[in-house]
Amino acid sequence: MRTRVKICGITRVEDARAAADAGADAIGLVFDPDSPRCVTLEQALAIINSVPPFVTVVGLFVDSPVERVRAVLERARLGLVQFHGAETPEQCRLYGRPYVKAIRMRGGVNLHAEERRYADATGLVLDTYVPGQSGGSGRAFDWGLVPGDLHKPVILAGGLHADNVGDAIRRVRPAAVDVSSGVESAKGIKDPHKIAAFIRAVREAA
Ligand SMILES: O=C(O)c1ccccc1N[C@@H]1O[C@H](COP(=O)(O)O)[C@@H](O)[C@H]1O
Repeated sequence: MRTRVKICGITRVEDARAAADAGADAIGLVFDPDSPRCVTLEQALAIINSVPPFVTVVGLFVDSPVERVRAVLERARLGLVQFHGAETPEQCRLYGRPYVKAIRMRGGVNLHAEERRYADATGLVLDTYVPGQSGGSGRAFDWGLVPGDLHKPVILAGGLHADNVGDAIRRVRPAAVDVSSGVESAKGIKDPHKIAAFIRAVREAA
């Protein structure tokens, strides 16, 4: 099956367009106030309105208060919610929306247990554990930590870029890849050439 691509941490309409034009399946909007890529609701609405049909807009939250998540979901047309903190399965399903759950990868993580725990998640986002950082670190983890017999779709993240994503896909065989830092010229500012090169590398990986 074709590996899907999500370009995360979009803060500008032109970057959303560049991602869609290059063939991204999804773009991500970060609603975590601690992230340099955090968008306001107004920014989010402008970006969402610029995205063509059939490109999924994913809203990313990190241990956000319920009222904040609800306020965003009420106004913003999001196709999927990404919980990137320590949210429990009960917290993830509070909103009745399809969601993916991030798992911070390091030695000892039991992904079989995690996929049982988040049984109703659409997929697991595997991102690098970096102390003091929730995500978007630009750092890769040891892909050998991902067992080949998971039942849930894996969305591989963490330090991916055009030069390593092909190898990552061949090693892990994820359903999708998720990138933020690796397609940027500065935090929150995407580089259209890097986006295009990344998506090309994904398509060429076999
Ligand atoms: O992008 C962010 O700023 C961010 C902030 C808080 C949690 C997650 C965040 N991004 C996600 O992190 C991974 C890896 O990103 P990177 O390619 O290593 O920069 C990815 O899932 C982003 O969606």
